[in-house]
Amino acid sequence: MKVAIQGIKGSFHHIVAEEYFGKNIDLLECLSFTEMPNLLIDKKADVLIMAIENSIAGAILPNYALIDDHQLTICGEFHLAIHHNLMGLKGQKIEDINEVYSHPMALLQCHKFFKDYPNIKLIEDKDTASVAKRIQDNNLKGVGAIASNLAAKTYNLEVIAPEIQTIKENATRFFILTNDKDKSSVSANKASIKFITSNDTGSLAEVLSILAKHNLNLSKIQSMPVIETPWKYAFFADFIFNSYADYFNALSEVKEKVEILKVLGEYNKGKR
Ligand SMILES: O=C(O)C(=O)C[C@]1(C(=O)O)C=C[C@@H](O)C=C1
Repeated sequence: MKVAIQGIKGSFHHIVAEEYFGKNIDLLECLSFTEMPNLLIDKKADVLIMAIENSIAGAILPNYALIDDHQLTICGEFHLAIHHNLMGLKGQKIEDINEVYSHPMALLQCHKFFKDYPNIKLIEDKDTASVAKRIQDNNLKGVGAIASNLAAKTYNLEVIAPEIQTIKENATRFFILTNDKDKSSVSANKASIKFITSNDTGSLAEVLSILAKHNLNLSKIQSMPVIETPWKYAFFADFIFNSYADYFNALSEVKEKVEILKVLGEYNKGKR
């Protein structure tokens, strides 16, 4: 199984890859989300793991567009508790650190901690673990990384401050993606769709009431601009259902009410 992740070994995507697929996988490390879809298209990867939202920092909006534009299929989801640590070379103290590099989503999740250290410069980087690796490879004194315990262990760094995320219960939701249209799970109890309504009064409310009428439990709705038409929006909705028939009937009714309907995936809801 060739599994592509954003980041390198020790990143949070790596942790998800091993928890979801086990340790016996062929890991493909990517340093940006944008390069990931082509790995599926060129058949270099069987699946992608892609973060989609975090409980503190919110949705990673460009990833919705990547999934939609490349016709990827969501075949699973995973919720990971995210524990961020400030780390550096062995022996370094917080007073020694002048610069901290990390993934932009990780920096957003730890802003509060750094309010007490105004002299530390926060700088965006490709991913959490690659900073940890760079500090070790180049023996960088005065530089810190925000990353997982696994990254500290993998790159032999010392944790200077543990659990520095703004809220203790911090979690990120990841999608498992393929480009296989038939990858929907027969036992699916969750689905993700995209739809565009007309701009008439009540058109969104009408769609939502169809979902409710068929016992679908909406877990997330996200609006995204339709970039070809300024001020027009598409909606990306996730919902949970107990009966596939309910889901099927709801979708048939929604189809009659919207301009565009696309199923992004049917899968098993991840444990929280
Ligand atoms: O840099 C990493 O370690 C990642 O796996 C990326 C990422 C993200 O994209 O949100 C994953 C989980 C955390 O929310 C912080 C960063």
